[in-house]
Amino acid sequence: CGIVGIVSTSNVNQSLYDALTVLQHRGQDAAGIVTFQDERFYLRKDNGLVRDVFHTRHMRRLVGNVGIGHVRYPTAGSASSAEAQPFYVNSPYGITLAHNGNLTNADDLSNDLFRTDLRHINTNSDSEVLLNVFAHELQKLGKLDPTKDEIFSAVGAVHKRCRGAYAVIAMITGYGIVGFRDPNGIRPVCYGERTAEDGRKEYMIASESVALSAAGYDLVRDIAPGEAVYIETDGTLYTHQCAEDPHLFPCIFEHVYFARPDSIIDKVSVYKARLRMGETLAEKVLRECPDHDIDVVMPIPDTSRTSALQMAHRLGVKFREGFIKNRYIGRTFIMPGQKMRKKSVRQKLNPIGLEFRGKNVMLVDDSIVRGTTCKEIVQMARDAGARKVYFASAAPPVRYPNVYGIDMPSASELIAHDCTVDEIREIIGADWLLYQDLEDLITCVSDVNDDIEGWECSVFTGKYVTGDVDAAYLNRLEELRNDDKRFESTGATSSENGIIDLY
Ligand SMILES: O=S(=O)(O)CCN1CCN(CCS(=O)(=O)O)CC1
Repeated sequence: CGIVGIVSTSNVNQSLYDALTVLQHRGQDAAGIVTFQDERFYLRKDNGLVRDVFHTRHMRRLVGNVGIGHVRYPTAGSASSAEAQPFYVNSPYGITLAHNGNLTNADDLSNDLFRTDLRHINTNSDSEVLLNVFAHELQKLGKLDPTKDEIFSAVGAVHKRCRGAYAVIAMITGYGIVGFRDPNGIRPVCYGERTAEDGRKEYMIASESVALSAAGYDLVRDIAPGEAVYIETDGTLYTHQCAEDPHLFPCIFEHVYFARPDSIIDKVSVYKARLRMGETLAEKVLRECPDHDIDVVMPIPDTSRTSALQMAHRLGVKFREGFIKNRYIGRTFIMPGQKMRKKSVRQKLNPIGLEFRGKNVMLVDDSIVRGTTCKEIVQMARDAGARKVYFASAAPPVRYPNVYGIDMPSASELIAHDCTVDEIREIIGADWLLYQDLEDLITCVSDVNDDIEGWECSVFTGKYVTGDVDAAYLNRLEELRNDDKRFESTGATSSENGIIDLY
């Protein structure tokens, strides 16, 4: 998911819309914007892409110089529009919240909230739980006019109670916005500033730096793990470290394919990381097979293009765009149901025959998750006349589910969960399968920022940095996903109020 928040000296609706459009790659399932003016706030959210959710009539209603926005894609929760964000609670003050990440103790928190506070959580979304914990902790302080001290105290309490990954922007109606990041800094969030004509400062908080530059804000810096940035309506900005024991363990998968290449996350250029991933892949080829017979290196559009280019350069072989992508088909890996996914690969990619005929082609993708689209693509290359089809993954084998907010299938659906590399090669039908080594991937994103203590790479290692993800949690996740799969197969949809209607 993608989050954005702005405190400006003029209407923010258009800037929020533009920023969400730039963050659309972080979620295509739903979008929402909320702004406030005087004591009232205005909310528009629904399923769909940014350009589909907001029409002129909606934009006209989103008045005010302060606002937040969110783009969502389905993680564990259901895909109903009830889970679109920002979420809202009326007490205290009227708070709306946008969250990227996932809480690993949402169920316990939800029960606590009902028992201690009679707060009813109406969706399966951990973001609604997070909002109610924040609201509860703020309410406990009982101040009529909250200052930065109350805000920072409530964030500190959130750090104590909420476990998992979260990059959050909350808007306190009439007062301002606060952005904060989990104590491990797993999900990215940064902030920028610009000076209005009248000389006053304006601020934007966003998941990726690319959203700032698109709106004319200069990147100031990333929000540190555990830190909160509070910006009042008059543009006064406060920051505070709210966690007891913060460490910077950013999610390495942002660099694999999740973030945009033109973003800088925790001072690491995503683009440069991907170039280096191509470099280390090429070095592995030269190490393992110095007399390789690769004729041409081809990316599987889009994210692996950068790595493939550098890999070809380092190997001294041709780089060719052998596959052309139809940019108007949604991404395949998050569409529901296996059949849909298979169909859309053929719709989405088309080979240019002359680049394949009689050639030994090395196809490069950013990662192999299910193996379904890779298998299709290898077959397409053969049908197009390739002599040999080699396959390289710019990421190591994805063996474990992600619990920190990157949409991954359950362990049983991960092709590398219990297969050797050669078994995977067999399944996808390639003549050679090459994976990035984890040490190399880490090298590609390191030695830029000394504050980074390590990387959250549980999908590759099965080690979860928050230390509370055990087999029981993963099994429950598996069941939950299997339930979702069951819904998909019967065509049932969990509607807003949870009543199952078969269509
Ligand atoms: O960001 S982009 O949309 O450009 C590419 C995203 N990337 C493409 C490759 N898949 C794995 C295919 S499969 O292994 O699951 O078949 C992970 C996601």
